[in-house]
This record gives sequence, C-alpha cells and structure tokens, in this order.
Amino acid sequence: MQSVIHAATRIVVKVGSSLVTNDGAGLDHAALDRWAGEIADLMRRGKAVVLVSSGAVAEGVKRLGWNARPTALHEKQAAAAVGQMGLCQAYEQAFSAHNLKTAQVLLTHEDLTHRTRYLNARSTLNTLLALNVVPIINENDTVVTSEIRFGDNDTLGALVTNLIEADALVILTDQRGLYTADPRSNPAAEFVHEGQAGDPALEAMAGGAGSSVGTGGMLTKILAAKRAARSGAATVIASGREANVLSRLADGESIGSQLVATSDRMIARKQWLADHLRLAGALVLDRGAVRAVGEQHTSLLSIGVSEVQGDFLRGDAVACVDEDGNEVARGLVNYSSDESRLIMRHPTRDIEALLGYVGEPELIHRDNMVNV
Ligand SMILES: Nc1ncnc2c1ncn2[C@@H]1O[C@H](COP(=O)(O)OP(=O)(O)O)[C@@H](O)[C@H]1O
Ligand SMILES: N[C@@H](CCC(=O)OP(=O)(O)O)C(=O)O
Repeated sequence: MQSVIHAATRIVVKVGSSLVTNDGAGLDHAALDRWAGEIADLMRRGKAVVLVSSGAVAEGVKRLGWNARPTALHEKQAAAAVGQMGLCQAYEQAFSAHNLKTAQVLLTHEDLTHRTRYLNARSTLNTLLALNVVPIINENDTVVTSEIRFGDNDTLGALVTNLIEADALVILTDQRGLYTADPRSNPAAEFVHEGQAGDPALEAMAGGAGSSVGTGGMLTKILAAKRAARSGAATVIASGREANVLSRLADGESIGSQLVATSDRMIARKQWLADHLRLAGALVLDRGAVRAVGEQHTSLLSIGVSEVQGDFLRGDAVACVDEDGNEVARGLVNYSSDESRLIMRHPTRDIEALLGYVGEPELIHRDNMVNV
C-alpha cells in the first residue's frame, strides 16, 4: 500500500501537545527543527503544507512553573497566552533555517462557522500558501468559552483540512498510529495499518481521553479522520518521533495508520463544496456553456461567460447561471470578479494579453465544480 501523501499536493500536518512539549517537559526544539526540515522538503516537492500545532497550554504551564495542566478555563487561557509566544518563536526560528517564513493563525470555532469569517480565513490561508509561507495554526484559546472550544486540535486540523480542501491530514502523535485498543493499557493491542474513515469499528478501538499532556486521545483523531473525509481527504495517524516521517510518507512509504475516505474523493469533495460553500457571486453562461457545463460536465472557460455578477476573489465559490438566472452549477473560481469581467467572452488564449499573466486555463475547473 502506497501512502496517500505521495500524490497529495495540499497537506495539513497536526502535531500534538505531548510531542511538541516532550510530554510536558518544555518545547522540544529538536523535534520542531526536524519537522521544519521535513516540511521544507515537502514544499520543495511542490506540496503546500499547513501546520496545526498544539502545545501552547503545556508550554505555558511549564513557563509559569505550575506542576499540572490546569482545569479552570481561565487558567488554561492564561497558560496558552504565555505558551503561544514560545511556540511561535520556536517555529519562526526552526523554519528560518530553511529560508521559510511562518505566519501565526489563531482560529476559533466561530471563525469556521460564520460565513464571512470562514471565507476570510480561507482566503488568508490560500494567500499565505501562494506566498510560500507556512501557516502555523492553533486555537485562539484566549477568547473561547468552554462551550465553543474545539478543545483538541485534532478537530481543528480536520476543519482546516475541509477549509483549504487539502488532500490529506497527517496527525503526528506519540504512538505509531491506531491500535485495536490503547497500547498503554493493553499490550496485546494490534496495529491498524489501514481503515476507512468513518467506520464505527475504529471509534470503538479508540477508547477514552489521551495523556495528561494532550487532550483528545485517539478518539478525537478517529473523529477528525471522519470529518476530513467529508471533503474527500485521507488521514494518516503516525508517530512524530519516527525519523523522517513526513519525507518518507511523501516517498510513498506506508507508515502509521492510513484512514481513507469511503466515498470517491471527487464525489465527496463535490458534495462538500455543494453543502458548505456559500456563494460570493455569479457567472452568467451563454447557451453553449450551459450545455457544456450542465450536460457534458466540462470545465467552464471564459469564452462561455456573458456576464459577471458580484465581487469575488480567486478561490471563492460562485454560481453558474443560465441567462434566465437558473443555477446550473457552482464552483471555485480561478479568477477574481474584476479579472473575470476582463476575460469573459474571450478564448483562453487571450487571457495572458488581457491580464498580463495566465493562471489556470479555465475559469472554473471541473474538479472544483458541482452540478445543482
Ligand atoms: N486504540 C488506540 N491506539 C493508539 N493510541 C490510543 C488508543 N486509544 C487511546 N490511545 C491513546 O491516545 C494517546 C494519544 O492521544 P493524545 O495524548 O491526546 O495525543 P496528542 O497530544 O498527540 O493529541 C496515546 O498515547 C494513547 O495512549
Ligand atoms: N490549543 C491547545 C491545544 C489543545 C490540545 O491539547 O490538543 P492535543 O494535544 O492535540 O490533544 C494548546 O495549544 O495547548
């Protein structure tokens, strides 16, 4: 079995508290340096990578000289605020050794459920990736209440995977991957190499909460795989202590537990697009384009667009409507509304002369489009 990471071009890597802080002993700089080197390697191979890192609370606890992770929310928030400083500095330093810039992105649940904030988070992350900057994401612990906490970063990793439509989520933890039972308490537990995300049998294996340093345990990782699969992404759960784990996964080596999406990736991705993306504008299609997109399921080219409605950015979701306003399809547009207005009614070969550059040849690629 070849690792899905080999073919993946957009990857979310999540590292848990126990790894980042060496089981609560303080930031594990050597580990951070290793992951930075491996992520730089993935980027050299043309893969875009977002890092979701836990460890703020654990590092804050260490810096404040407390001897245990607090239970009161306000104390966790204070610890996270202290620890996040160290986390950021450490990543900035680790990536600068590879001439890479990092960006701190702190998200809350509301940021990913509120439409405008969701689109803002999405375009900020897409812009950072286009700039070759490594986004380092954590929960914005300072402002969340207990009811709206992600609480564990496995869930946050999955939501970010959906948000940027990554192909894969890699969850690095302190175990080799998923076992049939918690290997800490059950030495007979067997390793699970492959499974289907969303399979209820996996949830039964995952048992209860995790370590005293991390929060989620294996269950949140299994549920994260299920959530990531909704936008068609596969999840790999592997040990962050395994040498060259990310580079070897990118080579195709089968390491850790690979949980694949059950439905066809393209169908899952299209379904997710249809459910989750609110529309930022519309493209009016001429009759030929309505036929091509609606019946032959082709990509939408600029020549078939007769009008552009609304203001949108590259990557936003827009409706494709016929001249009577009936929606034929929706999808993620490759050009902004201003650019689309300039290139509409023109063939693809004119794009470069009209805009001064050419991004993608199609206005909406068929993989990013769903018929309605
Ligand atoms: N079936 C299982 N397979 C592997 N680990 C499991 C399983 N069930 C529970 N666990 C526990 O989950 C822990 C990892 O979760 P956690 O401590 O929250 O890590 P992280 O900080 O990486 O998110 C493991 O150390 C292990 O004890
Ligand atoms: N936002 C928190 C992460 C919560 C947490 O512990 O997550 P995890 O270790 O992934 O189970 C922090 O940075 O400490």
